[in-house]
Amino acid sequence: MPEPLGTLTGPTPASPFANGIAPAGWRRPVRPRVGHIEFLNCVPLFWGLARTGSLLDLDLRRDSPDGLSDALTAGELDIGPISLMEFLKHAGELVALPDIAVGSDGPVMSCLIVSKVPLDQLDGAPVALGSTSRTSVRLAALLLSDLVGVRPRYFAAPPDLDVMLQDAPAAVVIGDVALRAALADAQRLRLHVYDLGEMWQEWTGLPFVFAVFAARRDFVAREPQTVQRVHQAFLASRDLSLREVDAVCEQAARWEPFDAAILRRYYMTALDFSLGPRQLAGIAEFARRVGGPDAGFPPDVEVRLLSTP
Ligand SMILES: C=C(O[C@@H]1C=C(C(=O)O)C=C[C@H]1O)C(=O)O
Repeated sequence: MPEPLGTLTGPTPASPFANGIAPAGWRRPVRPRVGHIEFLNCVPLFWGLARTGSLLDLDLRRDSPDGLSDALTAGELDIGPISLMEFLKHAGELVALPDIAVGSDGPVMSCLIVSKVPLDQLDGAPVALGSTSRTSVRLAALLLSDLVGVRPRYFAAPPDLDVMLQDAPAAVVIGDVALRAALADAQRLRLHVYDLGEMWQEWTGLPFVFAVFAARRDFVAREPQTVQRVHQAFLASRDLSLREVDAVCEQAARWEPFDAAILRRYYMTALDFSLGPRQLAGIAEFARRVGGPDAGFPPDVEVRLLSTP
C-alpha cells in the first residue's frame, strides 16, 4: 500500500552523530506541518516538491480549502494555503508568504456561479453556496448585491452540483467541481456559467486572490529559518512545475477527467500563482468592499508579509 504523502521513508541517511546516538541536548529539527489543497489548482505548487526533494522535509496534510483554513487558524498546521477570507479574519495571527498565491487576473475557470437563469433574475431566489469555499462564496454575494443588484437567499450545501441545483436555481462552486461544471455539466444541464475571476476583473480592473499561503506568526517566531526554507521550496516547486508544465499536465490528465490541453490552459492562462503589488491591491480592494463587523475584519485590515532576507 502506498504511504501517505509526507511520511515517505527513503534510504536511511548516514548518522550525523559520531557513535550513531544523539548527544545530550540535541534537538531534532522541526518538520513543519504544511497544508495541501486537494484540488487540481494546487498541483503546480506541490508537484515540484517531489522533484526538488523538499517533499520529505514537510509533514503534508491534504484536505479541502475549508478544512485547511480551519486547521491553520486552530494551530494544527504551521504553514499552508488559506482561503483569503479566513486569512483576513485571522490577519493578526498570520503572515502571508510573498510571491505565491492562488488567484487570477481575469477568468479563473474554477470559481463560478452556475445558474439556470440569468443573474438578474435571482433576487429573492435560493442560491446554494458550496461548503468547501469561504472566499468565492463571499465574492459571489458581493458581485450579486453590488454589481448585479440582486439579493438572493443563500444556504450552504455540500459541493455536489446536481444536488445543489435540485434545491436552488443557482450555485456557487469552486475547484474540480467547478471545472467540471464549466466544461461538461453546463451543456448537459443548460446552465449559464459566470466566472468570478472575470467578473471581478471587469468590475475593478484588478486581479483576484482566492487563497494565500500563510505561516502562523508564533511558528515564524520559533522557527524563522524553517519558514524561509518552506517558502523557498514552494517558489522553486511552482517555477519548476510551470517550466515543465507539459509533463505536469500529461501526468495529471492520466488520473483526472480533463485532458492535458485543458489543464495547460488552466495553469498557464487562467490561474495566477503570484502575489505581488497588483495582487495585493486586489486583496486591499476586496477587503475595502467586504470588511466590517460582519466580515470579522476591518476594511483597512493590514496584510503582513513575511520578510525575506
Ligand atoms: C481557484 C480556486 O481557489 C480557491 C478558492 C477558495 C475559496 O473560494 O474559498 C479557497 C482556496 C482555493 O482553492 C479554486 O478553488 O478553484
